[in-house]
Amino acid sequence: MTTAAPAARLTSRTAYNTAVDQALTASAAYYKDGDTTLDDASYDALARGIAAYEREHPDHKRADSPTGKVGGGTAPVGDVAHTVPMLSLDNVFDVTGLEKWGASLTRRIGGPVTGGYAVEPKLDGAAIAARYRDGKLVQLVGRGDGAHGEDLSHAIGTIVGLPMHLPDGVTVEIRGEVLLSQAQFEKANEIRLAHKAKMFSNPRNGTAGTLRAKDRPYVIETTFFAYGAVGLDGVDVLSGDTHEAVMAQVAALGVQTTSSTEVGLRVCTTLAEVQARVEEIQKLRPELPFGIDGVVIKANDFAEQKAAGFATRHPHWAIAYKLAAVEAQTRLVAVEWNVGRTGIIAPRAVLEPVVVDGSVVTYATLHNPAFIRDSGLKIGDTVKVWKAGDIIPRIESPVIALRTGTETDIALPEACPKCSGDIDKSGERWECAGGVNGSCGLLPSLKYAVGRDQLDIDGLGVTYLEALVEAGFVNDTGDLFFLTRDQLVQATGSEKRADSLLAQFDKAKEQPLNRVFCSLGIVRTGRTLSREIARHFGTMDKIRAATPEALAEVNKLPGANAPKIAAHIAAMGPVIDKLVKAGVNMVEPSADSGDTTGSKLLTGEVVVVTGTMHGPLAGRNRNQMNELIENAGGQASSSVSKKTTILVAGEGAGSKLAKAKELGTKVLSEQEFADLLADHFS
Ligand SMILES: NC(=O)c1ccc[n+]([C@@H]2O[C@H](COP(=O)([O-])OP(=O)(O)OC[C@H]3O[C@@H](n4cnc5c(N)ncnc54)[C@H](O)[C@@H]3O)[C@@H](O)[C@H]2O)c1
Ligand SMILES: [Zn+2]
Repeated sequence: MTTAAPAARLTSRTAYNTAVDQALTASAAYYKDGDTTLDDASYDALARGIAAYEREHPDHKRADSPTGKVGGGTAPVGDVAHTVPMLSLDNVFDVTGLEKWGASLTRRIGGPVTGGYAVEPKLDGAAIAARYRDGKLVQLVGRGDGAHGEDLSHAIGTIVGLPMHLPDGVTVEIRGEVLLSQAQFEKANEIRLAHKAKMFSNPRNGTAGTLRAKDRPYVIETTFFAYGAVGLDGVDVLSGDTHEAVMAQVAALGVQTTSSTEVGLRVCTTLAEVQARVEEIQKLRPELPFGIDGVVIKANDFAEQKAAGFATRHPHWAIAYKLAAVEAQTRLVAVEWNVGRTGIIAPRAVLEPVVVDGSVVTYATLHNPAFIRDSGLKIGDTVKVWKAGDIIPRIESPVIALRTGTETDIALPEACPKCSGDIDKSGERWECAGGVNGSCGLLPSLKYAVGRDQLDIDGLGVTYLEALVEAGFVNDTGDLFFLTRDQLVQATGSEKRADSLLAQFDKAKEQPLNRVFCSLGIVRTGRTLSREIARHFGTMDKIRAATPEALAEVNKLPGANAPKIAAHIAAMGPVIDKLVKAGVNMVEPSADSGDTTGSKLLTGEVVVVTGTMHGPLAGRNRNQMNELIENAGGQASSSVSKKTTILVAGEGAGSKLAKAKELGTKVLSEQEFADLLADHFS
């Protein structure tokens, strides 16, 4: 199945002492926040070397040696006493190890195992004890040193699978693993990215940090699976003579167990069956929505468990059958920068090939420039790589201790690697800012341009756009208006569709300036700001002539963004020229310019629209309604406040209508509003 890395060979007392120091440092970091310098295989090899040395030289054994201790004696220990010790598990790595364990078990219980072996996944997270008193979840306790653990009760309410209440007011302690599922891990990193917090390098590390964190400004959800239960306060509600029976009761109480998954508890009669089940679980592993690092095998019968007994660090009646590590160490050879379809410029690590989780890994994601900066990664570094299932391989952290001094800094790109245009570096993810050639992210920009709130070209979906781009017919939005019928037939495969699109393009030429401008996808502008800009300047010529200072005067436009916007408008010159040549409208009908009489119907009104539009306004989405309001001189807003002067209530109006009534705001039905604005739409 997997082979254990050979034990580190320690040939002197000095080597032994160094090894113990290394193991203690790594282990302390591992349990604190997962940020250790060793991968698990290296740690285990070191630990085995230490144990071997101590067997040969018992008198050299240090009191702080990690051998024989839960969590190597380094896990954070709190002051909550465990009712029954929470122990580690001894490991085997192959069928030979399994059989050896089976033989020792038989010896200890004085005969063959008759109650069978319970086989469960070894969940890769952190162990906790969840205490329920009178049916209420009152305390969470970490494993600690096995005898005492940290109080982790602050995490109550953030763990899926661990209900706040149990039926019938039972008092019981449920034990199990807290972990981040693959989806929770991705979500957690999105949240961390948004909060400028360091990304978790893998789900297990994320779990340790998350459980212990107390005052984060955000909540990260985790998952719990129970794998045991014990009595509490002298009460023992669990009846049954086997692990299987108790787990069935735990599940019946509403606590999540692995029985809800494909790899849930299975009782096997023979070790051969156990081995077959281990292989089955190994096969299922890549598709599981959470990480496992092995399979746990337990004597199912409690009487047999009792007869087998405990060592200081682990029970004799259970064993962890380790699966191949999903983490490995290798070297960072180079960093490539790729421009994705959406214009995002993402760094990718080129690695010395290494086998992780059964496949060769040569590339890993480096997420974004901030990750590179925060991790302090250099070319030539030894790095830990993590991969599980279908997840893109990730670089965890550089192993600083293995630096030789020849490592070099990673150069960040100055210009877009694809079009040499500017890079928008304002976000965590860098983006191609378009540049004069603007070919990066062409498809998404076309898709945006033809969207309902921009040029509104119905029926021109991504598939056809892709075909048009692929055929070389379209290189920017302007080209759309010069497409011939033949080209459209070729790209869409239908004469009817081609004709309908030609009609759509003609219609789009009549769109007001605000939509035409919006279709350019200028950085830092969206629908609302496009309307403001169009209204402020009135014509495309005036927009193009506007200095950053002039742009900064536009309502709602943050002054700091003005230079970027001006630069991007200038860069889009060739596209705008094409649109002009095609006869696309470049004037805003409702522009402010020159019109200072303020004679428009909604001048001075702050209007909120809620519910769905029917009657004459049917089918208009919120953006289109806002457009209408602004064209009539009003100000569109999304929430009802004291400033609101009119609420337009469509079908299904709810809380906003209630609030408006409460504030005494004027409420108009859709029909009334339509009548009022009769001149403003056709
Ligand atoms: N990389 C490092 O620096 C470093 C340092 C220390 C330890 N480690 C790793 O940690 C491991 C040993 O640590 P450990 O004692 O925390 O864990 P362990 O491997 O001894 O396993 C015991 C734990 O397994 C968990 N578990 C998951 N599923 C279970 C199930 N179905 N039934 C019972 N228990 C289940 C429980 O949390 C339990 O506490 C080693 O594999 C080692 O590689 C790594
Ligand atoms: Zn580019």
